Amino acid sequence: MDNIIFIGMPAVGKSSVGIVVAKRLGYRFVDTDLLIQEQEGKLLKEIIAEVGNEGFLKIENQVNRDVKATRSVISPGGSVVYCEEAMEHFKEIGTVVYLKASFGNIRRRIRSLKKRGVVLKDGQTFRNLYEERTALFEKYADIIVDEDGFRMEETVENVFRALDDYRKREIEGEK
Ligand SMILES: Nc1ncnc2c1ncn2[C@@H]1O[C@H](COP(=O)(O)OP(=O)(O)O)[C@@H](O)[C@H]1O
Ligand SMILES: O=C(O)C1=C[C@@H](OP(=O)(O)O)[C@@H](O)[C@H](O)C1
Ligand SMILES: [Mg+2]
Repeated sequence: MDNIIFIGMPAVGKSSVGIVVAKRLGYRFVDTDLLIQEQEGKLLKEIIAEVGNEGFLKIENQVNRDVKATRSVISPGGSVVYCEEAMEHFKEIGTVVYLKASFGNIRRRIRSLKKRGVVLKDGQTFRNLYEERTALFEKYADIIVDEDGFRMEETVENVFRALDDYRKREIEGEK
């Protein structure tokens, strides 16, 4: 199935880059955070406040694992990398693109971690969360696109270039 799935830290641009990529390809755009909010009838930060991180990750796993999509760009929340079934599903239905930015860049973009509803364990620093997730993003990524030093429009171009290269390598591999 021809889907593109963006993973990466919160505020890296999964949703904003994702929607532009979808529009250019004539694909559907699915922000699975919105599916979670629709299903639960609440905002993400309200869900996290009510059921805690573990409860939220269960819902996030279920919603993302159950996504049925073709010719779609899918942008889940940054914490989806903790959801094993969801990530296995994404690997099966499409190409996983890790949008990568430095710790400093992400930290600057996220002013309030609480308001943004980042899934941070008690006592965990944002630096530790960044490092813990980086290992998971790299594990699941088919493609890594480095965002540092690029404007959003340039990142979109870099995503298309990386996807083209990846497809070419896949075809070469099949020969
Ligand atoms: N170079 C860049 N690439 C992508 N987003 C950027 C860039 N510079 C600033 N931003 C901003 O960062 C934010 C990314 O938010 P969002 O798309 O919601 O990310 P995510 O879905 O990964 O949490 C947007 O407000 C976007 O305008
Ligand atoms: O990384 C996280 O812990 C989260 C990221 C959010 O999505 P974005 O990555 O789209 O900001 C959202 O799913 C939730 O608030 C938790
Ligand atoms: Mg998003």
